[in-house]
Amino acid sequence: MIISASGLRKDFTVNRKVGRLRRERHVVSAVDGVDLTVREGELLGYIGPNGAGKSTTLKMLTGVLTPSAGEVRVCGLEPVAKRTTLARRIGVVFGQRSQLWWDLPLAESFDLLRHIYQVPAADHAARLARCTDLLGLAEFARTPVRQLSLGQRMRGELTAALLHGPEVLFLDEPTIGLDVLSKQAVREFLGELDERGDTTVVLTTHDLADIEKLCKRLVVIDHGRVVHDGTLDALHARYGSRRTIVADLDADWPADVRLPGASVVSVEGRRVTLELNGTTAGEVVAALAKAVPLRDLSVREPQIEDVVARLYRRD
Ligand SMILES: Nc1ncnc2c1ncn2[C@@H]1O[C@H](COP(=O)(O)OP(=O)(O)OP(=O)(O)O)[C@@H](O)[C@H]1O
Repeated sequence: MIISASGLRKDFTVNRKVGRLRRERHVVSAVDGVDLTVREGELLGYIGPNGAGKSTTLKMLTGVLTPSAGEVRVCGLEPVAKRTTLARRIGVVFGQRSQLWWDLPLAESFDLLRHIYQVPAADHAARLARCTDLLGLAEFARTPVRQLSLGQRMRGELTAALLHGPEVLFLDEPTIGLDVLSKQAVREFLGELDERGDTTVVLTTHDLADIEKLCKRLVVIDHGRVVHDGTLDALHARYGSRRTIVADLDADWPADVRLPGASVVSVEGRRVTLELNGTTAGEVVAALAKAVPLRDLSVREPQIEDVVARLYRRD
């Protein structure tokens, strides 16, 4: 396992105002006993509502924050104690913090990083060429970083994080605030990185398309605890996401119809929405067609929006 954490905790002590003058010390358990293992080459989506503890976990995995308790190893190293050694083996993109030089063109930032990490010239050139190609960097490589759009800067940040050939890449909200095209470019790039399988990626995101397109495995955290670890399909199954059929009828819905394996979710005019309870769409459609004349019909797959909304509402 390239990442392993057990019983990982982080408590913050904060002073809260009580009444007008008094302050009380209060402990916030940002991460409350997380167990996590990530295999080499895996792309893991680490998701959860605001304040769930995602960034705090990432900070402990990258050696920025010292855990209050628990064991953690990344690339076999204890992140805080071996922070400098680990920095050569991981790449980090945290939305708020930049590793680029504000006044320098992107290309010069990349060159400086090559010297800092002492990357052999040929390796650097090959990695840079790949990122330039896949992330479309050429058109703004000579532009000072401060003049880049958020989407261009994020593409630069991703490149900067990968130029030293890290084994693990930590990404905290890499698509937040990006325009549609930049989001797509970043997503496709990460998809390609995942396919190559030589970099382990831990990705926190609130973007449902990121989750759906990229994350085969999802770890969901809430109130500092892991509440789900598995595939998106498993998440759908657990939260009872079902396929639905939306049918437009040529007659009013006869209220007494019983369809085995489906239940009526709503009837709006002559449009009826049915939820499938483990039966096939074919069986339900056949029964429906017998009961009432059909004009049009569509089958809707379980939507990630629904399951995540349900999960975040803690249904
Ligand atoms: N330095 C700090 N001092 C005190 N409390 C903190 C500190 N950092 C984080 N917290 C608290 O810890 C909890 C978890 O925060 P964290 O930033 O890890 O959540 P998150 O899942 O990354 O949220 P978001 O999706 O909003 O970025 C929150 O209640 C937050 O207020």
